[in-house]
Amino acid sequence: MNTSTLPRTAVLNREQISETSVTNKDLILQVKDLDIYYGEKRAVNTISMDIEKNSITALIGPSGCGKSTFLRSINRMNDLIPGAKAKGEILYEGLNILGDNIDVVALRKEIGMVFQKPNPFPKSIYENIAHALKFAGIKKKSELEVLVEESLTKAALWDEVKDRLHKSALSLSGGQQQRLCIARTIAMKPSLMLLDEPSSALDPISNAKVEELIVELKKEYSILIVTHNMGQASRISDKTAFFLSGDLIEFDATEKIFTNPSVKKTEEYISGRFG
Ligand SMILES: Nc1ncnc2c1ncn2[C@@H]1O[C@H](COP(=O)(O)OP(=O)(O)OP(=O)(O)O)[C@@H](O)[C@H]1O
Repeated sequence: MNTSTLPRTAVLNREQISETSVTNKDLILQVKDLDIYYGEKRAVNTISMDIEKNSITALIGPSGCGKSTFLRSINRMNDLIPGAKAKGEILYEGLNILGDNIDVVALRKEIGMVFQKPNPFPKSIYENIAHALKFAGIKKKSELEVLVEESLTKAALWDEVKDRLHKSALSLSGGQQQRLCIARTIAMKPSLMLLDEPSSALDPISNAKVEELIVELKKEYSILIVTHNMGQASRISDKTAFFLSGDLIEFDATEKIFTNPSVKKTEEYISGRFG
């Protein structure tokens, strides 16, 4: 379907979920034998992992190991890269989102993404959130106002911006801009949030606020976060996945990974011996 003809309130068609594909209702994602290629080069090598609902999963590993490539495959952002292709299955609540008939606009509403560098639109704080809601078909001013406030509150930003909603989003600090981007994602009512180094460009105080927010968001959403910050992974995540050269080397409870990893390479990486 051409995106311009999509109904504004696009939702994923769950009729494509086969009875056998949902094996565990506690899982938001089941990744099965996933390979990701850029042209002939394989960047992610046959990985499988299950992601639980209402959990935070940290993806760690040295630069170029495939963390972001994997993260971007989950809401089909790699479709935008010429030559990128994925093989295997990513079951999102049982639906294989790598299938041909997936409405990627609807998918990206349910699986939202926040990037390393805050990227608010050059519009007002209010419009940054209202714009996406209007695009999703919500037109009534009173309804928009409620949803904007709700999203900003959930992103722990409302108190800081409620008196300047119509000022430019670009007048906010980096940390506030990042929380605005998180609020914009929340407004779409996602089930899963993909965070690609969301606080690496922030000062320590803003970083702490974003970390606090991520832990709070876990009550409502499942979160996958790429981070180079071992302290951050150990502070906020429930599970940690260690990637190396496109392979998933170890995936386990964060406490286990950071105190008693099963694989020597994991131990060497988290203790800073390479990467
Ligand atoms: N658009 C692209 N085209 C071709 N190759 C790419 C592209 N993006 C990433 N790659 C390659 O895929 C591999 C994995 O890259 P990726 O960005 O996923 O790693 P990463 O672990 O997220 O790294 P970093 O921590 O530096 O962000 C690397 O070898 C990289 O050069």
